[in-house]
This record gives sequence, structure tokens and C-alpha cells, in this order.
Amino acid sequence: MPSAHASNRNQGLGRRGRRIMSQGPRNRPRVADADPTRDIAFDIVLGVIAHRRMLETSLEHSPAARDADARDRAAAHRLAATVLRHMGTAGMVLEPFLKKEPPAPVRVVLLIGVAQLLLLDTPAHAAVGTAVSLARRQGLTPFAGLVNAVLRRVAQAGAGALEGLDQARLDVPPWLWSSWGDLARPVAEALGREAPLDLTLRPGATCPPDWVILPTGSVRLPAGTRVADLPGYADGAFWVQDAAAALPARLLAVRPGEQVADLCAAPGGKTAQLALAGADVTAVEREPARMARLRDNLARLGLAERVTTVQGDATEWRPGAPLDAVLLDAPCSATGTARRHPDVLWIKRPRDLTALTAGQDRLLAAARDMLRPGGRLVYAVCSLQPEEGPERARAAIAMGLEPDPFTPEELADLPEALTPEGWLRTHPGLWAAQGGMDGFFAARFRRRLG
Ligand SMILES: C[S@@+](CC[C@H](N)C(=O)[O-])C[C@H]1O[C@@H](n2cnc3c(N)ncnc32)[C@H](O)[C@@H]1O
Repeated sequence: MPSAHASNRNQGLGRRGRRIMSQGPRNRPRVADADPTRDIAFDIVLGVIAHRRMLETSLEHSPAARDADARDRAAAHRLAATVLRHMGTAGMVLEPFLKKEPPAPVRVVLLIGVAQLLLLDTPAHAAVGTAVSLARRQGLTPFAGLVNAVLRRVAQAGAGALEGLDQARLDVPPWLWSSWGDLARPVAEALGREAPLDLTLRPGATCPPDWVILPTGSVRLPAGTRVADLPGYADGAFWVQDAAAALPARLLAVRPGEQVADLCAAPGGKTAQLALAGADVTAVEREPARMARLRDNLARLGLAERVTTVQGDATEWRPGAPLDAVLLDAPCSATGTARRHPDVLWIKRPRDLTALTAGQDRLLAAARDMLRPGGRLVYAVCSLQPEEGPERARAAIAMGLEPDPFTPEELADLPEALTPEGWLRTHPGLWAAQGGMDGFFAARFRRRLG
């Protein structure tokens, strides 16, 4: 069996596992392979499925990640995201080989093994061997035989293990699949693919000739591109923002000098758009750590002097004078971002929507009260859930806000996203051939005159 060193290199999983040589009981060298990538991936997937922790939070909590270098962490992030993206399929592959449900940590080892065997180009002996070693390192030695036996059988079945499986459907929890209606299949198919990297360029910034400019003006680079390595990053020539996420601020159509609030503002992509359009922007963000990130981002973009930042709760904050426009990019289930955050699918539960929609209504009412008569509000969520999108738009109208539909001219570069009501609705299946886009809902309103 090749070492973890060789197998990791084969998969592009980042830094190779270090081989620690020691003397075994009969004076023969015993090899215990340290394999930070798989240890961290194990911690992440277990954190998501057993503790309902988000992928990023699980990474921060991972004991194995504490001393790991950036490449190991990045490789583990990618491996864990692959497992989470295909978790339903991997679970179905395992089913015929398991007599009873194994403990959660053992299941995680098996899922990592299946992902390596069937979804990543890991040679079978390496995928099985590294999974068995992982089980041992994680204190699961009594299950090492089971891991070995099950994964060997999966390896024997090879690609045949996937035959006849409706992978798109299996990889989405049933409650979400049914909530997406007719969009379920195109969305689920798009979720199986890694998202590209989208950037918003500062007006006037040079775009290298090999960067793809999308019809809506965003720039698209291949999945896995390292942002900090791109030319212009340190000079603030661009910021990371999905093509769909760039639309709500554009649709607020602010004019130079307008008094505008960006509620729920961090990390600040939409704040930057509003400031660069010439508005006098106040960015409100409740979480101190996220506010710090927003301020860092504004500083990198050279916009720190042009934006007033307020760390506080947008349901309590009030502007000194009524505003011309408000952008409310409300906290939500974030199911529209599942291409980049596949953990979202497995963490959220239907009952979470109750608290989220109540919060969205409080923010909508607060935003309405900040506006001058005739002032504009764009409500946006990166969610595919009807409760957080169309149902909240109807709730806004019931609160006395007047609909101000988006027009076909405003969305001439993305007509498929304009609904009959004049709302914006994007989803990962749009522009599928070019790499898709996040799911967003947005609607525009005005405060009634008089
Ligand atoms: C969807 S994110 C915003 C993304 C941001 N608009 C952008 O484009 O970069 C929602 C943000 O709202 C913040 N938030 C949640 N509830 C809030 C509240 N009541 N007041 C202010 N900020 C809030 C969260 O901390 C989070 O940073």
C-alpha cells in the first residue's frame, strides 16, 4: 500500500501526510501516518452532522486544524465540502454493506472513504488504507476491520455502486427538495458542482484578458482560484461577490449624494457597491467580529472614509434623518449559497424558518420606518425558501410598503430572473453551463407618500 504521502499527492489534497517512523514491538519499523488533511476533514464533517455546526465553525473547532498549515486546512476544507456535497449519495452507497447504523464518527470515516473512492480520483488501495488509518487515529480501532471490509466492497463495486442512483435527489434533504418545487432538480444538479469564484471589479479597475466577464458585469474565475494571489487584490481592485449577490445593490439604483443605509452589512460587498455608486452610506452590522471584517474590507477597497459604520442592531438603530433608500440583506437560511456552503443543507431544519422569518419581518418594519415618504427599500435574501422570499415580500406589502417592481430593462442582462410580480429570483441552475449562480430573492418597495 502506498503511503498517505503518495495518496494525498494523487488527489491534490494538499500537504502530504508526514510519515513518522518508530520501532515496532519486534524491532521492525512501524509506520504511523500523520495525515492532517483527513483528520481535519473528519473533524469538520463530524461537526456538521453530529453537532449541526457550520463547516467554517467546525474547522475552527477542529483540534487537528490547530497546528495545521494553511495548505492542509484548505485541502481538508475541500475534502469535507466534497463529502457534504454528496453525503446522501455516499450514504446510499454504504447502505447495502452495513448491517446496522454505525456510530457517527465511524460513519464519517466511511463517508470520507466513499468520497475518495467514487468521487475523487484516489486509488482504491490508498482510499481504503487511509480510511483505516484515520479510524485508528480517531480512537476507532475496534471499527477498523469494519471500515476496511466495507470500503473494500465499495471499491470492488467501483462506479457500479453509483449506477441507478438519483444523485441529485439523494444529495438534498427531502424537506428542501419539496420546498423548491419545479426548481428542485436544476438546483440540486447545480449543487453537485463546485462554485466558481466571482468578483466585482471596482469601476475603472483593469480586468486581465483571461478573466471572464459575465453579462451582468461580474468577473468569473475557475473554482479553487486563490483570491489573495490575484493581481490587484491588495490594491482593492475587486472584491469577492457571487454574480447573483451583486444584483440587489444595483437594483436599489442609488444616485450620488443620496442618504442610504445598508442594514445587515458585513462582510460589506453590497456596502462597497453603494459607496462606489456615490451614495452617502451608513453600514449597520450587529456582530462585532463581522463588523471588524467589514471595516477591513472597506479599508482594503479604500472606502473607509466614505462609509459610516455602526455596530448595532438594525431593528433598534435609527438614522438622524429619514433616508432616501435602504438595502436590507437580511439574515436567512442561506440555502441559496449551498454550492459554496454544502453544510447549510444538513444543518438547517424546517423549524429554523420560523425564527428567521420573524426576524426578517422585524427588520422590514424597521427599514420601512427609516425611509422618507417615497424612499426606496430593496429586501434581499440568499435563500431559495419561499417563506423567506415571496412570502416576506407579501408581508412587506401588508406592512404598508408599496411594491416598486423591477423592470425588464433593469434586468435585461438576466431576464430569466425576473418574476411576473417584478421580483428577482436567481438560483444555482441559472447559467448552468457557465457555472451557475447563488440563489437570491430580492424585491423593491417604496414608502407611501403622505
Ligand atoms: C446575509 S449577511 C449580509 C451580507 C452583506 N450584506 C454583504 O453583501 O456582504 C447578514 C448579516 O446581517 C447581520 N445581522 C443579523 N441580524 C442583524 C441585525 N438585527 N442588525 C444588524 N445586523 C444583523 C449578520 O451578522 C450578517 O453579517
